[in-house]
Amino acid sequence: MTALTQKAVSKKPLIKVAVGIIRNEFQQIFLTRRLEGKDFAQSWEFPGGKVEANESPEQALRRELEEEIGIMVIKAELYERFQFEYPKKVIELSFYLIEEWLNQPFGREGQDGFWIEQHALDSGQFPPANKKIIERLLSEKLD
Ligand SMILES: Nc1nc2c([nH]c(=O)n2[C@H]2C[C@H](O)[C@@H](COP(=O)(O)OP(=O)(O)OP(=O)(O)O)O2)c(=O)[nH]1
Ligand SMILES: [Mg+2]
Repeated sequence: MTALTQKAVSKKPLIKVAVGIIRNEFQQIFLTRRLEGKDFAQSWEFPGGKVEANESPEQALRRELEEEIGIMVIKAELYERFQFEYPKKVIELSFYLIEEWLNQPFGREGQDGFWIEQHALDSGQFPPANKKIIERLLSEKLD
């Protein structure tokens, strides 16, 4: 790689994002649909958002899930963390598995929210960064 390309790559901002894989006792996962006007509008997403300065990913997760879907997380377990390079930014995604929470999740910001069977997840509906995690969830042997 030339020095010039190297420089261009390293100049992309790194954005930390924390999201929740919220799973109920029926092995269904709660997803939301990204609103019009956002990047990846209309695509499915795990609820969550950007980690703010002076916040840990887990603190961001708790704040975002309260703001976006009205739940209070009781227990969150880090499921996977990786970086993914988009054309203009690199995101570091922390995925947390959440099986204990308070309140019924709903799209509190006007976005659609729905439960889907874990085995029916479709990576084509998510932003490209989610491919690996959807494959992992699909390959899990469920009880
Ligand atoms: N929430 C969420 N964001 C994702 C997923 N996959 C993925 O590539 N992203 C990207 C989209 C965004 O570029 C970035 C940040 O997510 P976000 O738009 O939810 O951030 P936020 O809630 O803080 O929203 P905002 O204040 O910027 O509007 O992460 C995912 O499964 N869930
Ligand atoms: Mg968000």
